[in-house]
Amino acid sequence: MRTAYSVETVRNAERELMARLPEGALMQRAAAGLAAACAQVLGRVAGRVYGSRVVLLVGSGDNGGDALYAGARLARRGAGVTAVLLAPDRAHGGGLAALRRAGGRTMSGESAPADVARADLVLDGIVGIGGKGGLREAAVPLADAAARSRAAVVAVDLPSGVDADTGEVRGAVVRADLTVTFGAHKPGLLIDPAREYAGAVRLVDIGLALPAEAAEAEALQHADVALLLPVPGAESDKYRRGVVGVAAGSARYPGAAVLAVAGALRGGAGAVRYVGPAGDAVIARFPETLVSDEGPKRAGRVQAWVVGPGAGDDASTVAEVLAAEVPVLIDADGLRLADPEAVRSRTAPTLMTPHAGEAAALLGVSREEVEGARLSSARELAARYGAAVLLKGSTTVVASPDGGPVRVNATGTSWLATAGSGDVLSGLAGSLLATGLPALDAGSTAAYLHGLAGRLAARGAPAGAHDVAKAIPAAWRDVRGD
Ligand SMILES: NC(=O)C1=CN([C@@H]2O[C@H](COP(=O)(O)OP(=O)(O)OC[C@H]3O[C@@H](n4cnc5c(N)ncnc54)[C@H](OP(=O)(O)O)[C@@H]3O)[C@@H](O)[C@H]2O)[C@@H](O)CC1
Ligand SMILES: [K+]
Repeated sequence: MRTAYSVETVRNAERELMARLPEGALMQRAAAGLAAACAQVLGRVAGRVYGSRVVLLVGSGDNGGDALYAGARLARRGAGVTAVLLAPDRAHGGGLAALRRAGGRTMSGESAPADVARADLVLDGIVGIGGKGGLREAAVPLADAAARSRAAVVAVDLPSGVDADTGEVRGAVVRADLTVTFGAHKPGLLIDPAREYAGAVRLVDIGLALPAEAAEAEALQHADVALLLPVPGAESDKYRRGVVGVAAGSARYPGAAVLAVAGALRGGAGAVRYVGPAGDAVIARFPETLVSDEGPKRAGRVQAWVVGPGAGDDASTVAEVLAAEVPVLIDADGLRLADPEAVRSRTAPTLMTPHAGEAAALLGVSREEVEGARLSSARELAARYGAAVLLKGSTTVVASPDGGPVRVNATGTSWLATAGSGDVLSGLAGSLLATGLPALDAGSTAAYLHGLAGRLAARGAPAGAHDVAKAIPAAWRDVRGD
C-alpha cells in the first residue's frame, strides 16, 4: 500500500521526531536520500556523477535547504554544482555554507535559464510542503527552462507549485521526471492533476512515525489487491460465491447491458442475473447469464445489484433496485435517475461510480472543477449521498461516506477512455460487492483490475471495452502472481 498523509500530519510527526534528534539531523537524512537518488539519475543521463552538471533551484525555505545539502554531496563527488538562489538573502544558511565548502557556486535567477539549459540534472528545491498556490513569477522562467532542457528534473519532496494535500494545480508548476519525497507520500503525489507533474516517485524514509489512522489517501498495490480478491473455497457453490444482479441496458442501448454482464462474469460472483429489455443480446453473448424481464423485485435473490448503465430514462427500475436491502452500485444514467433521498436512506451499502461529467452534474459545478479537485469532489459527493463514491478518470479515487482515507487507483491508462469501458467496470465492481467485499474495497479492487486489464488489452494500441472485459482474468492472475 502506498499511504499518503496530509501536510499537517507530516509536520506533527516531524516535530515529534526533531525534538529527539540533534538539530539538522532530519534534513541530513533527507539530503542523503536525495543525493543518492540524484547520483543514480546522473549515472543514467551523464554516465557518472564526476564531471556532470547540476543546477539547483533554491527557494527560501527548508525545501531549498534539502537541495543545497544534496548539491553539496554531489559536488563532493565531483559534480559541477550551481545553485540558483530565488531569494538570496533568505536561502538556507547551513545548506549554502555546505555547498560553498564543497566547491559549488551560487547565482541569482536572471542569467540562470542558460545554465539550466546546459544541465544534466536540475534539482527543484523551490518550494515543498510549505508552498501556497502555484509558482511565484520569478520562478516561472526557471521551471520553463527546466522543462525545455534535456536535463533530468528531480523534484525535492514535491514538484514545486502543486498542492500537497489535494493534488490541485493552480498556476505554474515544475514538471519533474522523478520526485524524491520524505517521510511519507503526500496526497498530491497520488492524485491528478498534480500526480502527473511528479513523474516517478521515490520515498525516502527519514524515520517519521505516522499513525495509520491519520492516512489521507492510499493506493493499493498488487499485494493488497491479492489479499482482497475473493477466492472460492472447497465448500463454495454458485450461491455462496454470491449472485450479482445487473439491471442495465435498454432497447436503445443493449450494448451497455452486454458489457456490464461481461464485467460481472469476471468479478468473482458465482452467477449473474440480468434484468431488463436486452436479455436476448445478453444471452446471445453470454449463455451462462440468468435472464429475466420481470423487473428487479421478481428476479430472485441477489447479493448485490448494478443499476444504471444504458438505462435511458427507466427511473422505476432504478427506484426498485434502490429499495432492495443489498449493496447497490449506481452508474451512468442511474446516477441521474436516482432520487437522492432514496440513496441517503438506504441501509445497505451504496457505491456510486460517476465520471467527472456525471459528478459535476450531481454537484452542480463544472466538469473542469471536478477534474481539478478530484479528492474534494469525491468526498463531497460521498458525504451528500451517504454512499461510497468511485470517481472515474485520470486518477480514479474512491471515497467512503464515513471519511477515512480515499483509495487512489494507480493502474489506470488513457486507453481506458473508450466507449463502454465504464459499463465493464460497473459490472466488475458489482460482482465484487456480491462476493461480500465492502463498497470501498469492491470499488478500489475493481478499479485496479480494470486498469490493469485495460493495459493488458491495449498494450500500446486501441482496444474496445469488450477487450478490456476479456483481459480481466489475466489481470486477476497477474495480481495473484499465478
Ligand atoms: N517535514 C519533514 O519531515 C521534513 C521536511 N523537510 C523539507 O522541508 C520542506 C518544508 O520546508 P518549509 O516549511 O521551510 O517550507 P518550503 O516548502 O520550503 O516553503 C516555504 C517557503 O517557500 C516560500 N513559498 C511559499 N509558497 C511559494 C510559492 N508558491 N512559490 C515560491 N515560493 C513559495 C515561502 O516564502 P514566504 O511566503 O515566506 O515569502 C517560504 O519561505 C519540505 O518540503 C521538505 O523538503 C526535510 O528537510 C526534512 C524533513
Ligand atoms: K520542490
